[in-house]
Amino acid sequence: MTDIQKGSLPYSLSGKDVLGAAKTGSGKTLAFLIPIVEKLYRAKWGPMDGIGALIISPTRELALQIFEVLRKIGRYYTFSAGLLIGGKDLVQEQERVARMNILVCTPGRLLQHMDQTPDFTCDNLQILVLDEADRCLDSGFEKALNAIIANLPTEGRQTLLFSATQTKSVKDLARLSLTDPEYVNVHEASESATPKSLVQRYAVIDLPQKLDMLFSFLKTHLKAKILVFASSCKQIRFIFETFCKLHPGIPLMHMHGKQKQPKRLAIFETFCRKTAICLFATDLAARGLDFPAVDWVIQLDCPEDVSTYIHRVGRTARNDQPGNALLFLTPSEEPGMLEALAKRKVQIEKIRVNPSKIKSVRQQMVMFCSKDPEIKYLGQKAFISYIRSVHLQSNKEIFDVSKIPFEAYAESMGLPGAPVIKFLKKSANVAKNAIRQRAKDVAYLGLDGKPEKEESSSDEEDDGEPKQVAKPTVVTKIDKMFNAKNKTVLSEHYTKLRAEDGEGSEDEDFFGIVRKNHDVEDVKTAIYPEAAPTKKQLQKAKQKELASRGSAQKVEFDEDGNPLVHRLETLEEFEAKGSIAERQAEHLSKQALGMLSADVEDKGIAKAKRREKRLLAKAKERAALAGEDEGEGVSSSYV
Ligand SMILES: Nc1ncnc2c1ncn2[C@@H]1O[C@H](COP(=O)(O)OP(=O)(O)OP(=O)(O)O)[C@@H](O)[C@H]1O
Repeated sequence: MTDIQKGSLPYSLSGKDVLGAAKTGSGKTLAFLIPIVEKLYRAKWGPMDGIGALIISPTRELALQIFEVLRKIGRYYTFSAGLLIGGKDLVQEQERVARMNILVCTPGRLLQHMDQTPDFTCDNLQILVLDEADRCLDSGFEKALNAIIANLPTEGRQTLLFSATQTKSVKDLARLSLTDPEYVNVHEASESATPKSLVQRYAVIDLPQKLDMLFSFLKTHLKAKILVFASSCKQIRFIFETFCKLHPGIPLMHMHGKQKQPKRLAIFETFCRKTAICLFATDLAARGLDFPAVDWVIQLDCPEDVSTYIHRVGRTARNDQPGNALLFLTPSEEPGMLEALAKRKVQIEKIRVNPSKIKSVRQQMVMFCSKDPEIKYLGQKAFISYIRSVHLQSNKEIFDVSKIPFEAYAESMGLPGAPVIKFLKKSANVAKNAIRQRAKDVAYLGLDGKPEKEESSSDEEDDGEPKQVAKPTVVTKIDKMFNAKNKTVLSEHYTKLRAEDGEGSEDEDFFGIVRKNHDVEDVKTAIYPEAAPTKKQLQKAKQKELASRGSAQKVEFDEDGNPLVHRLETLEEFEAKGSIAERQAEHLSKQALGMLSADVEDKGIAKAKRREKRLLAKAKERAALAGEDEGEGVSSSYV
């Protein structure tokens, strides 16, 4: 028996309410399943007694996993058990659910049955279990859980709450009407909140380098079983789609809440079976899932809190097996996150990333986005969802949107510039409007009774700044597009890429600093000659050099191999045609317009494809409805 089983079973088997806490992968599932089957067995529970035990889990995958363990241990009992999770046929479940003795369910689906299944009742309930109790009780499930609890008897019911990050909140416990519960925390005195066999490290890395770093990591761990967490479904999809195209040399899968249930389950099962594979997942896979032999848990994005960190890394090093965890932190996240981890006794070591080992995937990302509008669209969505996830985090000491290098991050994803973030604009507008309103109030009070004219709200919406002149102007869609920030994005983007390729300023800075540190004197003489030439002198020297090159020629060959010589313009001839600055600006705006129309075209294609997909899905749905009599079986079985 594991520590939590030894510690909690004496209480739970004697009918007491238990709050069980133990590290991830320490056998909590059996700690609540054993008392269930024992209690019902002792009570000689039969088919006519109805639902005797309810096990509530926050995710479908975890519910399925618990159900499978229940099936294994319940082989010698005669109870009936059912799995109630979303994504299955409700009607078929309704026919059988009233005959079940033990139900493993997600809160939403259970509530649906409580509301919609006429003969569904839990009046005889003996044991209620909340696995991942803190998650079940948090704000995400608050309404559903309150409604469920309202449908359960309080008298004679035993309640068991289990989690690696247990709640002790009096409010939560009061909601569940626990009676004098036993708090069993077997690892409370332990030096670390995570398993001993888990090696935890973190690397500080700028946001735009994360994908390069992840790709380089995968390339060097081709034989490992890896689980990568990111903060949103869209990010997971974008990373999965682009990394598949990059062919890192390890099988890739992805799992998130927007996938259909059968697909999610198939992925879950495949990931369990394989030994060398990488699964990109949202926090859907963070809690409770017992994937066997995961070698690495990578947290690409900082977890929202330490509990999430503990559950994510808990997918490896389970049941005393070895495991590794690597957390990517941006420089602004580092201090706050480290402090929070230290407070919760999480021991983590900093590692330095060797820049020479990082392979850049930026060029490929640009190529994927420019060739495939769907990838670009997905990238833009992923970008926005990442910014939103940071924006919505409550811990502002760790998560600060203003520290995000928007353009550089978008570039790293291959996007032609950072997409416009409406919600940031909105909240900035709210703040600005508040300031403006206050200023207006003050001005109003200070003036001699003349009421000020209201600013039009459409102006505020436009760019968040008050308009200087109230002159009515007609702004066409083309004007708006032309004024949009993205209009020069691609040219900016390529300019930057070119700068990196050539005498890149990054390299110069990098080497400059290193040399300065080693030998300041040398650097001074090398970089700054005694009298630096003036701008005029430099211009003259450049003109002289160009003149000395003579007129340039370009040679091409026709089909018979005869040379065709084209003479290129000299600088004077070129300048004679008009101001270089003006012509440059003209060229740039032409390019920008070209990009804009390409972008509009891309969007049109993406929209058409989405529509086509929707229609296809609808057609499939209709076809499925037509032949429904072959529908899926209810996920229930007799144990
Ligand atoms: N008594 C036991 N002896 C040997 N192995 C056990 C025992 N109890 C549980 N295990 C194994 O330990 C592994 C982890 O168990 P389980 O999934 O219950 O952990 P957990 O504490 O619920 O983890 P988490 O906090 O991540 O949900 C499982 O593979 C399970 O089969």
